Amino acid sequence: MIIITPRYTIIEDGAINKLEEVLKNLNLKNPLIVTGRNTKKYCKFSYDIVYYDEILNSQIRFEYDSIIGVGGGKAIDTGKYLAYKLGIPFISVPTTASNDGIASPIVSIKQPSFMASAPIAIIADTEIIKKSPKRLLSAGMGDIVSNITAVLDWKLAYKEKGERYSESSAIFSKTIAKELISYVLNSDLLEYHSKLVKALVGSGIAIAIANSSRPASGSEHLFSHALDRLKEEYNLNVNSLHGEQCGVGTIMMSYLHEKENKKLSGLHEKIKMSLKKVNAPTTAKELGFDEDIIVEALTIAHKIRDRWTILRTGLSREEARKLAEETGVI
Ligand SMILES: NC(=O)C1=CN([C@@H]2O[C@H](COP(=O)(O)OP(=O)(O)OC[C@H]3O[C@@H](n4cnc5c(N)ncnc54)[C@H](O)[C@@H]3O)[C@@H](O)[C@H]2O)C=CC1
Ligand SMILES: O=C(CO)COP(=O)(O)O
Ligand SMILES: [Zn+2]
Repeated sequence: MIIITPRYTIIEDGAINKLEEVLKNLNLKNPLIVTGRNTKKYCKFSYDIVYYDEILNSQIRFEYDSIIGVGGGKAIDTGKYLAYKLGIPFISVPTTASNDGIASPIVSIKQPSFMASAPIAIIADTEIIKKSPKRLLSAGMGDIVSNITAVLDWKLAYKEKGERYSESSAIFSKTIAKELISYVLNSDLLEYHSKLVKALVGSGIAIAIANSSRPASGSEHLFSHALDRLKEEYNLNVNSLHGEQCGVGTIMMSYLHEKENKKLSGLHEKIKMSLKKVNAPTTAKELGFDEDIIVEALTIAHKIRDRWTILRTGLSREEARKLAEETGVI
């Protein structure tokens, strides 16, 4: 099995100033930068720049030898996708820490997400990230706590369906989440932004090691993808973020796991507390959804993809409502 991980990972204040040195070391001379309107200010380079939401209708000339994604999740995901399509290296330059797409080999612009290639380099400037909107940094916690239920689901699929399971990437992914939860619950959060970036990078690498998003995406992500589907279907004007949705999903899915395994008692409360500590949403109201959308998302989540989880063959409306009520989500 071939495991491809980033060749350079730089996580420090001022890291963005090392981009040209990294390009030189990689013998890359003519990158195209993919970014967003809020993050173009960080692209102080002489290279061509394109906005991620203009890619689809812009003529991308094939002379580029690499793609650099500078920005949040969509900018990075779009750049990663373009690099994969063109068969050229991708460099991830996150300007915030909202999800593990900054390091993963996955492209999830829309569902189903697919396995592309890991960034050849990750350049995370903690000075820029620290100044990014707090809401994005809160969302990142949601995409990390989700590793807890993702690994519990993966183990369940191994036991109940004989699915391939990698103990090493599962332990790695779970430990990353447990360590960040412990830091958040027992500190003044002064180092939160840099610990969050390291956790998200680790989570992306765990996906690369497993060659699957299983270590970081289980029933809680199915719930989040179900919400995305309902947003589209009902044309809902809700701008909840991926990590925020996954955080609320993790509260509920960890509760389902707790009910089947006494050793996990108190898990969902601990996860909820860690999300609250960083001001991430823990209820439907804080996410911006009506109760009935949360209930409906819970009843369709198991159908989002062929991935066996604690949801098994799905929740009835009554079971879904009861779950959301007992966890305080509605
Ligand atoms: N490939 C993967 O493994 C994954 C990819 N994703 C992708 O991530 C997307 C969600 O990403 P999010 O970041 O949650 O939302 P987003 O990308 O939709 O929005 C982030 C917003 O924050 C802004 N922003 C970023 N850094 C900033 C800074 N330093 N200062 C001011 N504004 C800044 C961006 O310009 C953008 O408007 C999904 O739609 C999906 O495409 C999500 C999860 C995993
Ligand atoms: O969001 C992800 C990991 O955090 C990617 O997961 P999916 O495979 O569910 O799109
Ligand atoms: Zn995620």
